[in-house]
Amino acid sequence: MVQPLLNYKNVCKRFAQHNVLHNINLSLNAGMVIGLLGKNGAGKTTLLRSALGLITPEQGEIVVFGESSEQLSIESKAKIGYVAQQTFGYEGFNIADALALHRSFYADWDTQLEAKWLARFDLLPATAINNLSVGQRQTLALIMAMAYRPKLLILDEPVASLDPIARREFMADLFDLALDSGSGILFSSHITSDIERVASHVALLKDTELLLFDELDTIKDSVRKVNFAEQSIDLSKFTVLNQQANSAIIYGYNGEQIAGALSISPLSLEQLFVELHG
Ligand SMILES: Nc1ncnc2c1ncn2[C@@H]1O[C@H](COP(=O)(O)OP(=O)(O)OP(=O)(O)O)[C@@H](O)[C@H]1O
Repeated sequence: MVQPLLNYKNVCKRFAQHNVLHNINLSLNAGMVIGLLGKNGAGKTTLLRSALGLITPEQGEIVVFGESSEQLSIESKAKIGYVAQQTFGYEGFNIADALALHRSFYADWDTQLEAKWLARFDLLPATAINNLSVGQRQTLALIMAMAYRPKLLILDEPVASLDPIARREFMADLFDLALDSGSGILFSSHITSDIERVASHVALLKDTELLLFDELDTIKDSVRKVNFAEQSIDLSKFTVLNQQANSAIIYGYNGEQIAGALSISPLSLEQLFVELHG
């Protein structure tokens, strides 16, 4: 059996009396790109930081490259790329000096990739970090996390401050990187169109639980909104993600007729998110 790069097993986390994550099970294998969705405060950052050993779960375990996230070896840490929601550091440096320092920690740093991305995103090596815009800082942080081709890339809303063109380019690169070098990526985003464009899998956090975790195509094929007139409709053969008086969001649909349904409609990821939080 293939060993996952990252494996959450029955993970529970709370802050004071406030449950944030409950019984989370999630596996990331090489070649997978998981887009993590959830409302503000749903626990996405908590989930991502837990994988790095920065947050300790109350229950369950997180295994990264076969090791506990709380006791990661230096070798394993060197194979992880992480971009936090708020970057950055390196104040007082210019881009070239910041990259030189960062590069010195990684034996596998790809200088060609670095040069290509600096040029593509118009980042000049002599520019002071203090003078970079928020989006430019985010771009540099992504270059720093990706140029050593980490096997596991963990990104917390990595492209939220980038313009649509930069976002598209980075997202395409993320995808290529994962496929080419057998890496796996777990990234959070509120931009559902980005997730639809690049993710192989979607994980959706709601009310402390992982409500949905599956291949993006499977979710598109088997999630439906069913409208009906009477409450007695039988949806027991499906997983009901959300039920209202005259409609339900079901998972596990396979093209069959549903007695009593007035309509059965597919949903985009954004529509699904809105329906589940309506
Ligand atoms: N160190 C902490 N101490 C106490 N509560 C915390 C701590 N970190 C996070 N929380 C709480 O845990 C919950 C989840 O926070 P988290 O940052 O993981 O959410 P998120 O899904 O990343 O949100 P957003 O989309 O706004 O970035 C929130 O209610 C937050 O207030």
